[in-house]
Amino acid sequence: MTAHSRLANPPTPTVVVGVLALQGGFAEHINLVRRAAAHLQSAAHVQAVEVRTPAELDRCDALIIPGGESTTISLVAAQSGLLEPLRRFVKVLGKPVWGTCAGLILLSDEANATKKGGQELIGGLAVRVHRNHFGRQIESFEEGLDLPFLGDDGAVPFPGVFIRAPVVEDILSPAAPGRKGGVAVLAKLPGRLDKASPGRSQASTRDDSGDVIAVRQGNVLGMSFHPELTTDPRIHLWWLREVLHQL
Ligand SMILES: NC(=O)CC[C@H](N)C(=O)O
Repeated sequence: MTAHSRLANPPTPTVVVGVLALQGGFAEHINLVRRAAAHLQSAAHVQAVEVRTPAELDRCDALIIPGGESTTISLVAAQSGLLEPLRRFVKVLGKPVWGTCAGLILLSDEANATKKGGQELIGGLAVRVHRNHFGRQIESFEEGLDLPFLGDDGAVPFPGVFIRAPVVEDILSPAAPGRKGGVAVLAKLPGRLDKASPGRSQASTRDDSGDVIAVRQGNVLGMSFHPELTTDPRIHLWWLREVLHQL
């Protein structure tokens, strides 16, 4: 018997959810994690913390990488000595990680470079993303999304905010029956005509059912849009429940 199990009221376990706070929408994610945690019917206490150093990352049970500018986040992560610890967190320790927009780009194994050289990625999702797929900042849009993974909570469309958003243009290792560890498509954005800019690659995962905008591979989740720029906590709540299951 452990010391804890002899106690009448064992201490509430604390789950530390880090948000990479180098650039972009980290404060917004922290707010939504806190709001979503208040809806959790779980004995666990969720603590949302900003992560800027390897020591802060070490404390985390799970991590969110926010939207922003993936090149900047990658550069600052490299300067902060965080790139290798982040890769270890995702790929060796296998802790739950969720990237939104720029975060999805950083968690992808490949990104088509818009400029020569591109940026250093963290990786973990066996996909290639196409950056800025829908065009420039002024071509940002909001669209109601059907997100089947939300189950009953998804009956009302989710406000999908797309700002210079990437799409998953190729799945390098698809999930298949009887095959472990592949990439599952969680959501698509239907009905958008390809706004091809000259020279960009064609999205090979795109078919009549739309562009791939949410994927998952084991502990790693990536989304093209910005749930953190809404007041809707449904995806954060769903993810926190998934995190608690995985721990
Ligand atoms: N809103 C965003 O996160 C945009 C991401 C941006 N396209 C990038 O390459 O980083």
